[in-house]
Amino acid sequence: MKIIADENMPNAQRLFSHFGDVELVNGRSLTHEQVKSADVLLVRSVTKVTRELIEGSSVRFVGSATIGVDHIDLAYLSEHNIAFSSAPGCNADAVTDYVFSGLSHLYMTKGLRWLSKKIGIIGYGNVGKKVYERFAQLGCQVCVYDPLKMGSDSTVNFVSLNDVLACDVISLHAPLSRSGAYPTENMLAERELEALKPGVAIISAGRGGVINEDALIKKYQQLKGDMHLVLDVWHREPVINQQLVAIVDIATPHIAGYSKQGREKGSWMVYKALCQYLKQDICSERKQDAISSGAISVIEIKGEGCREEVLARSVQAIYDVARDDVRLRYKYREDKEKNVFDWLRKHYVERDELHTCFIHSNQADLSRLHDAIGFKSYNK
Ligand SMILES: NC(=O)c1ccc[n+]([C@@H]2O[C@H](COP(=O)([O-])OP(=O)(O)OC[C@H]3O[C@@H](n4cnc5c(N)ncnc54)[C@H](O)[C@@H]3O)[C@@H](O)[C@H]2O)c1
Ligand SMILES: O=C(O)[C@H](O)[C@H](O)COP(=O)(O)O
Repeated sequence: MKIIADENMPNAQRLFSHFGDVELVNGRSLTHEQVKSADVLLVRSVTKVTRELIEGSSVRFVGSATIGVDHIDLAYLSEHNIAFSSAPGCNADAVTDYVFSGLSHLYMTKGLRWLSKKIGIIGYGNVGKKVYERFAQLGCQVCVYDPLKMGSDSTVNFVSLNDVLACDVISLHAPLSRSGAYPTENMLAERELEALKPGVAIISAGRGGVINEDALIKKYQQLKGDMHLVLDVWHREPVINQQLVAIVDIATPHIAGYSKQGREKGSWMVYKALCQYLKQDICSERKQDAISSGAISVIEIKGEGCREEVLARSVQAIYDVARDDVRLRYKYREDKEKNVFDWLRKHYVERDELHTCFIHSNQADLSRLHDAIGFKSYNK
């Protein structure tokens, strides 16, 4: 069996080589020629799995080690009886950590007291739900817009899009879609952004095409820069709008989901799906090696300062989103000719998820706060 796998898929050789020959490839530039003799194709979000790529090939199974599936022509795969599996929720913790690291940065640099703000979320799927729950457990006033889930759970504060757009902090977690009753492409354009108020913080870690970048720049200018922006995803990746980069607080190269554990979980979920497709037993011993523990196991915390500061210190000890922003700005300045965006993603400096670390404190309220934001904690 021939397996083509994206070179950025962690553990690909280790997990898949007993099925057959694994060839690692650059997913962004993958061609039909490379794919045509493969039986199994394992991709990430940068490979457009279209008719052009796989028609006439021997591919019978496509796996994507990602949450998003907007790069896959699902209708084509199903019409041609090609099995497909993605990795729903694999990096939901990573993206949620990214959101709180972004807010921690806004507190540490600009004093944003986000815990007392009104929080609005767009999309209540695997990511949006986690983000919502962490805010709710932190005691924040939080609401969510998801027209497809509206009313599905009476304990959740579902609201209209306008209500979310009137919030102080807005976190975007909708998929990119071009059809259906509620397509998201360009869903936040000039008219919708009108509703934003001065001082709003926007965190965009879903897909780039959901927010109209020109309209966002215009709104920023209208508000005379009184806006906080944390952007991980961009309209024309891997090319990014440098005018936008120049005005945002945090610019990162689509790495919100790039925790070590999140990327490993993606590979593991696709491995399990392929075992199922091939009717082979899942080798659960492999899982122990497949998902790493964190590099820092315990943080001892005294808890001086306001709650945002206490949280920022511990969140940033595990993941400070500013490091990815600094790296991006530095690389774009130094290497203008190269594909900096993909280089940064390929050479990503590993980070762990918050839950891999215990918080040790002698104050019960600090433990609760840290549990709520995603750590594990225990009292002395
Ligand atoms: N930046 C990253 O690294 C990164 C990592 C993971 C996921 N993502 C993106 O985030 C998206 C969300 O992830 P997820 O795991 O929560 O996906 P999911 O499929 O579990 O949930 C998506 C949710 O969005 C809702 N939705 C659909 N159309 C909507 C609309 N018009 N308005 C509001 N909500 C709408 C759906 O009903 C669903 O509840 C993914 O599709 C992916 O594109 C980005
Ligand atoms: O949809 C996802 O899971 C994320 O966007 C994913 O982390 C993107 O990473 P990529 O597949 O491009 O390496």
